Amino acid sequence: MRILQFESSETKAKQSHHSTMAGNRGHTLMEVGRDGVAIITIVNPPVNSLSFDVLRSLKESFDEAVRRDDVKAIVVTGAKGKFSGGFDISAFGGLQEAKERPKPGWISVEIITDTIEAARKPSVAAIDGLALGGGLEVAMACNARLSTPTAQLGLPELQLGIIPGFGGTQRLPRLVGLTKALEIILASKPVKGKEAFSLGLVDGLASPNDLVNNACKLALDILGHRRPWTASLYKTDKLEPLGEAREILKFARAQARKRAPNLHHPLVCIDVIEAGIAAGPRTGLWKEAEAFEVLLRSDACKSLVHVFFAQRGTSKVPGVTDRGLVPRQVTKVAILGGGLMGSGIATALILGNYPVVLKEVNEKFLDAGINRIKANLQSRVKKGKMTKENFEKAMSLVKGVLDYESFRDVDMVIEAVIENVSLKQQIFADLEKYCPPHCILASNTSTIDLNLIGEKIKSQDRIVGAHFFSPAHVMPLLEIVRTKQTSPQVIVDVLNISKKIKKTPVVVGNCTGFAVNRMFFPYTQAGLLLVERGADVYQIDRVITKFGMPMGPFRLADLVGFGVAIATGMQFIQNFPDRTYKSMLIPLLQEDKRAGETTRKGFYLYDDKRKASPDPELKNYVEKARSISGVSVDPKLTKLQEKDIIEMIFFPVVNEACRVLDEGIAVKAADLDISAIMGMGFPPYRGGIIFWADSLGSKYIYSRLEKWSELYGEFFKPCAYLAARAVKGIPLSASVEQVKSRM
Ligand SMILES: C[C@H](O)CC(=O)SCCNC(=O)CCNC(=O)[C@H](O)C(C)(C)COP(=O)(O)OP(=O)(O)OC[C@H]1O[C@@H](n2cnc3c(N)ncnc32)[C@H](O)[C@@H]1OP(=O)(O)O
Repeated sequence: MRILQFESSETKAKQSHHSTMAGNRGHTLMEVGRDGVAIITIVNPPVNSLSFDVLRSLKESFDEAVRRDDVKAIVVTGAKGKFSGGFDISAFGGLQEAKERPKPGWISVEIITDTIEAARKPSVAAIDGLALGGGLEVAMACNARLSTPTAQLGLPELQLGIIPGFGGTQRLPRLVGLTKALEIILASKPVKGKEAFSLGLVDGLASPNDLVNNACKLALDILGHRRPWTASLYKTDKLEPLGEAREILKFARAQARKRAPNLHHPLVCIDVIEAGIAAGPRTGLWKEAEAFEVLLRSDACKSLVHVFFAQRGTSKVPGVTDRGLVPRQVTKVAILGGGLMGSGIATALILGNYPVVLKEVNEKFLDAGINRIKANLQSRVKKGKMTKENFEKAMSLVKGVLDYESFRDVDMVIEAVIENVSLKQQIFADLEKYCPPHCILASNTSTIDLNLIGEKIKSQDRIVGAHFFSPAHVMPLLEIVRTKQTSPQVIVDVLNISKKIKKTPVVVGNCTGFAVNRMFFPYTQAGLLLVERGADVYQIDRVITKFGMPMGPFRLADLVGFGVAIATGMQFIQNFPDRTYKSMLIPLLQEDKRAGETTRKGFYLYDDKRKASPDPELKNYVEKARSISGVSVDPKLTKLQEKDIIEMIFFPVVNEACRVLDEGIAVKAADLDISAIMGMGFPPYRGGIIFWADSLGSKYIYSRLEKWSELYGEFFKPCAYLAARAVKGIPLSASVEQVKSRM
């Protein structure tokens, strides 16, 4: 084993610190040991991303290492246990606006290929923590790689609307074969070090402590011809023969088209890989560089980069997370209600390693609740996401109870009973009595005002909404609802729990429907209004699905069930009577025992496999609803273009999102983008509801809504927030301060 021995004076003399400019966008450090191995460390916290400064510095370090007579071989690693999280995503904006545009191929050809891979001294990447995107691409250009067994290695660029741009499309297939490379790139799914070793992506494994020493040894072994000196770009042994490769690529194209018909960049990626296989890796590299430049400027990339940062921004809440509060430890959580929601929430918590007490009113309901949790976990075992052993461990974390005795030492309670105000009020009064005074009192209500739920108790600062989406152990969003009295400490605590159970949190204010359901409501309402005036149910659903939603408003209503649709509808009619469109279509269907998917009949008919098909009978119900509403068919609405359908369904959603912002229910527009993507299934490559709206312009949206409100009533009336921004021609995402400063 190689021991790094640096005498302090020598270390100083031989340490190079390559850093460009005064800005702190990272650098590399180079140390040369007595054995003649130069260790180049990427330093750019928190994830050692490859900024232009880091890349320049990396090239300088390599050039210096090659130049210096005392350097025999090179090891590249990352500071603080992380190799590199890839190209600096925050630099994308500058590139898109051409503020900083390096000459084509500067990074992938000049630095990665002609400096690192072509160096006259062998190099080894020592990978701990993560090597993602550009990080892995740097590592693949080294002559060998060592990693820790748990390090994550991957090329997740497609998730950002781009393709790997530092040679990844060429080197990965040559290291692991085409099929596996496509799987890793197209699914943006990293592999762990252990798997990377079995695939040939890395040449050996080492513990974090031995990693760099072993890498140095390997570099010297390569120099001494005891191990092969390989340039990944020119390897051919793992590549399938051309004919076979073309078949694999053809299949991959078909899969990509099926999986994401609106996305172009996965197909570009496959083309670039093919170019390299057919015409040689150097041609492939240039093709990759060209395609990368174009995709970087695409709407999909701009939207997905926005989503990347917006998602990380939701847990930064002004006035709450900037106070230096430390989350308190939550060691036990109680859940009231073992129904679909309660058992899903319990599953999510157990998966986050929280011991859970599940309370029901009788043995029968309790058993059903526990069985639901069991089934949720068992389905993970079936899918290979959980071992049998971990299943047993997870089940041992749940305890079923029928009374409040076990609530005396819980740190948080989540109430998940039916949406009944007086029942919830009674429960909160009991909770105040039985739970310790520090215990967080949360409700999973999706629509009821929290002030009403907690009306009868004193502990107002402990009340918070924890609104999960069904199925709670699967859906990624958690709406954290605060009232005017909820303490910042409680919000910080719940934010921390959401992180532990791997949910993206959005902190919202208290109102009927909060953020997500308020935005969702006009989605179905707009559909009903259009259908009563002559538009076709199935065409609307088709167009909206093509736009990128998982399902259109009518298929969704069937899934949710008309019982729930009518109950939430009533809440909205009561709270927002002016703009609620009152259609009798759903109640009429419900009256005829067509309550959606569970009854096998709703807007659609369902077969044994739950496959939906249109129902010719539906038109009779539509006619009846139309006559009750007293509206007549508008010939214009019977032949709507796709664009019109999209706008008439989504502009009311945008309008409601604007109200939510105006009322301060959401603190920033980007939070609503994430809410729409994760709560409603809005396509991420459109950047979220407000981001998408801003791509069309506030003026345009305002003028369309204004016109429809004249023709079809108050439902479409643009709100004051939208009007103010349209008049000034500024984006909907502009904060109130930004609007004022433009006055
Ligand atoms: C040319 C090339 O082929 C193109 C590329 O390389 S594109 C980049 C490819 N890399 C990626 O897509 C990886 C993106 N990052 C991630 O997936 C995750 O951040 C991670 C797995 C690295 C770390 O996850 P986690 O520990 O949960 O921390 P997370 O909160 O996500 O990130 C920590 C911070 O690093 C930032 N960050 C992460 N990766 C970054 C990157 N590549 N560039 C710039 N900032 C990055 C985050 O924005 C966040 O900043 P904040 O603290 O100010 O909010």
